[in-house]
Amino acid sequence: MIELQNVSYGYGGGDLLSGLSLKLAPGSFHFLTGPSGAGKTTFLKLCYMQLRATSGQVQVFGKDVSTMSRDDIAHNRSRIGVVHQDCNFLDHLSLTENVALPLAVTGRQVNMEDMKDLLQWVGLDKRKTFRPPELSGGERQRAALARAVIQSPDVILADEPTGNVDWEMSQRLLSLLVELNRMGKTIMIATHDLNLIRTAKKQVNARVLRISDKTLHLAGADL
Ligand SMILES: Nc1ncnc2c1ncn2[C@@H]1O[C@H](COP(=O)(O)OP(=O)(O)OP(=O)(O)O)[C@@H](O)[C@H]1O
Repeated sequence: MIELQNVSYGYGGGDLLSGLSLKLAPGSFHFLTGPSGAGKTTFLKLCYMQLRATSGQVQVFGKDVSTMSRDDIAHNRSRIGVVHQDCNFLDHLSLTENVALPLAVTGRQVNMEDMKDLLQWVGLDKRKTFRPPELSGGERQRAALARAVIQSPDVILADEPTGNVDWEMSQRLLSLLVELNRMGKTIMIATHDLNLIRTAKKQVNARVLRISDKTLHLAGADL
């Protein structure tokens, strides 16, 4: 699905990430941990082609990102659903319109039955006309997950999806992600929450990756 070989990246002023290699197999479930500022968001951006590696090779769905055309990138990116750390909503649009944005920007119609099912799945059908500022933190995170899956992606990358919500809501979000994984989706979740990882490991065969010293390590089984 996504493969990195000896990848490095820096924003200028030296490498932030260096010598990263990883193969995300179809249907796998990974957590990504590491200290604040270690480069988790940056790593996810390399995976969803928002950033290009400074060196090394990134392959997405079997194709080398450095040789992809703009259209290829747009097409392959639509197969990756991203839950952004800060949700990235447009506050003047309703919840339904925000969730439908990935379709709207590519000129596609929303099937209202599908939208209804999706909002029910994340428990937000009664909030569909609300604007983002009128939603709670947990509601916003569930809306972000709904938006990430509206295009039926093969891979879901979630950046701190439980960052600002209580434990009960974290578990609810986790069970939605586990459900998606059981449907065959490949999942990667960046998180600082070790309790969330422990809980997930009881439900799913999850591997834990850690970024430290600029590179990726497989975390021990003691988590
Ligand atoms: N666009 C940018 N330009 C310059 N530096 C950046 C940019 N984005 C991130 N950085 C820097 O890169 C480093 C890694 O940032 P990143 O957001 O990837 O870390 P993180 O591990 O996700 O952190 P956190 O856990 O706090 O979200 C930080 O020092 C950050 O300041």
